Amino acid sequence: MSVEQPAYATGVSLQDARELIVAVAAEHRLTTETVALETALHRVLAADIHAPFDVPGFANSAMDGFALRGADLPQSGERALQLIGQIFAGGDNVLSVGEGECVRITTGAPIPYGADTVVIKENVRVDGDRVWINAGEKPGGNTRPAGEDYRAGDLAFRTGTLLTAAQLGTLASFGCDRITVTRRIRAVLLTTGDELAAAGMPLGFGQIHNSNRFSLGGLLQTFGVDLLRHQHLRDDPTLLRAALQQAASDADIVLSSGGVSAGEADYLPGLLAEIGRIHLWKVRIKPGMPFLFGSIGQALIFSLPGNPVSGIATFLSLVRPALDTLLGINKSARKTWRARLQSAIQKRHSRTEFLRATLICDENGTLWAAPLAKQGSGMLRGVTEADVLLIVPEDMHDLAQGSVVEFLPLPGLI
Ligand SMILES: Nc1nc2c(c(=O)[nH]1)N[C@H]1C(S)=C(S)[C@@H](COP(=O)(O)OP(=O)(O)OC[C@H]3O[C@@H](n4cnc5c(N)ncnc54)[C@H](O)[C@@H]3O)O[C@H]1N2
Ligand code: MOO
Repeated sequence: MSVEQPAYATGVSLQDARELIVAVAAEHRLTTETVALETALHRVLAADIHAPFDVPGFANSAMDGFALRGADLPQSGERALQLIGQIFAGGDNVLSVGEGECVRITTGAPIPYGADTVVIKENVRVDGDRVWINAGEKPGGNTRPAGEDYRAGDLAFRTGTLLTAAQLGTLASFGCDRITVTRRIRAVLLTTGDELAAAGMPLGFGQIHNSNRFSLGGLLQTFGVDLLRHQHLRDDPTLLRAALQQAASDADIVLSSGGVSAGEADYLPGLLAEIGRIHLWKVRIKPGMPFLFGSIGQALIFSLPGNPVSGIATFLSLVRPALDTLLGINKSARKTWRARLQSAIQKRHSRTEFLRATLICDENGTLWAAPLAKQGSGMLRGVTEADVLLIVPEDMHDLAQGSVVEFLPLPGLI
């Protein structure tokens, strides 16, 4: 008699779970759209961007002062140059500087013909139309050549770049007012559980407030996901089935919390198997072990364990890589972070553990991680007070003080 194997991965390592999730998400890459630059912050470029022209487009002054020929700078003592005019940033007067002459100039104004050097106004003495320059100035100083930032044709950004404020500025400097990006991920958040009351509602016996609605909804919003709606559901398989089906037809991803473990009212795995497909259930991590991943039609379903810290840890470690993949974010955009343990830790189990910790950078530039006392998966306080989740690998049990450990930054750290 053969023992039937489940048709999905189970009891896998964090690494294998991530790889599986990313592989499935890669089949669901989102389409693109063209948007106004004003709305492009934190969007993901869907095409390479090359500089359309030299930036800056013309040689200009880096300082307020006087433009002159470097050859006219005195080798010793001081020398008077003839002031023949002025050019301000945005001015359209075309000036030419000859031998022994100079032009008053402001920061950003085009360097006049013939000039190649700017001497700052603090370093000169102006006497009517004579400008006295001291020895010691650098020929070519205080100027910004055309193309010093980007040369026409330079590859400025690759497809998959997550656009930050500085990058939007660069795109604007190229004259781009519309850009092609991956469309936003649409999500529905479902929280489940008879014991939950909305914040603001009175609590009955055995009830707690629904905090995951805000911590998971907040994470979705932090990472730019378009949260279509949140719905809270009682532990009723009929209601859950209908809500899952509706959410899957409305959204690209469905995030649910609770009902994935071994309890009598944990309906999510059975329902997902019935109306969709389970790809993965249970990962060798703590907290978050009962994490469930599957799909219904085109939608990806992430069912996170109900414990508040488990939800946050599985979101950051397993859902976020899927979001990156759906959006086509460059792998290089995600850095690996490490710190040294401020105190020794011991781990008795063989799962990867996410430990809540604060970060301190000492005067030598060493980053230290101090694990917090409150590590229970139901204790939001630990994650609220932490900067990072330390990732303690499966096979490490005794870590001495000073050991180097990888971490996931919690939103708000950077
Ligand atoms: N016999 C077993 N029991 C449990 C196991 C197991 O393997 N065998 N796994 C434990 C682990 S680990 C976790 S994590 C939890 C996950 O359980 P569920 O995902 O089924 O979640 P629930 O039972 O619905 O809730 C767990 C816990 O979290 C609270 N919760 C749920 N939703 C919310 C919310 N929206 N806001 C705030 N708090 C919420 C809920 O009240 C429970 O206290 O199962 C263990 N049990
Ligand atoms: O996997 Mo659970 O999240 O340890 O409490």
